[in-house]
Amino acid sequence: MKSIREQLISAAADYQITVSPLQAEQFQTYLELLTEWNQKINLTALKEPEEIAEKHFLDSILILKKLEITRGARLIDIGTGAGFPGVPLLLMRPDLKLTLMDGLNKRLIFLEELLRVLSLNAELVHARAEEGARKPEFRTKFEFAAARAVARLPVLCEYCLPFLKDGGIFAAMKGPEVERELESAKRAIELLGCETISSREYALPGGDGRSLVLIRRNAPLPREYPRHGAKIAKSPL
Ligand SMILES: C[S@@+](CC[C@H](N)C(=O)[O-])C[C@H]1O[C@@H](n2cnc3c(N)ncnc32)[C@H](O)[C@@H]1O
Repeated sequence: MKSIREQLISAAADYQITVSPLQAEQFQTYLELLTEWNQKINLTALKEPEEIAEKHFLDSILILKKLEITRGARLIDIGTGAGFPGVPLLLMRPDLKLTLMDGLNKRLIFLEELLRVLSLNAELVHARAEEGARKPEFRTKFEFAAARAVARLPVLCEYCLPFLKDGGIFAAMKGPEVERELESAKRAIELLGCETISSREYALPGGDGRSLVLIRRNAPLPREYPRHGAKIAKSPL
């Protein structure tokens, strides 16, 4: 049987992504720490190392095939949980200026330890997205934003699009058949000063379907967004 390192290197190669032996070693360390901490705090429902390698690590780095992220760009991962997709992206692209944001502090305590063990640098922010995006240091300050498994698109857009600077791109990582969800987010995307630039479906090696929706800022962010959390949930744009 292949080790997790070999599995990741060869699965990524099938998508024309090169994972070096050193990076594979770092993913192995990530896996071990995640598994250890998952016994104390709820970080992931996935238990099998092979599943974690495919559905967390590989899934996260596949963004790199679909989106050209400029060197040294500032990227925010909103609702990062145990670090997905942000930390795998940083392992592959240490040049990125990464911000990891989550509303749950215990996940950030795990991430702090993870970054220390992996000798990586990232900014950790304990905040709900809709509150973080009201702060001047985060509002319209990022070239890239990404989120996976956080909310449905109309709500997710109000959480994430306010972080984008002019021309910035949000990568929404979604499950299969995203078209209807995207249709329901059309109004939100427009009101938030953005436009959809692409929506692509693909599959993980085990067959699970995924979609990546890319949304870009092409107009200023109106002052009234994002609204308060309760309002966003009660009446999505
Ligand atoms: C299902 S987990 C997904 C975590 C990770 N992105 C992944 O794909 O494995 C959802 C995460 O989003 C966070 N979250 C949900 N709503 C949020 C909000 N409005 N602002 C910040 N974090 C939020 C939760 O605390 C949780 O850690």
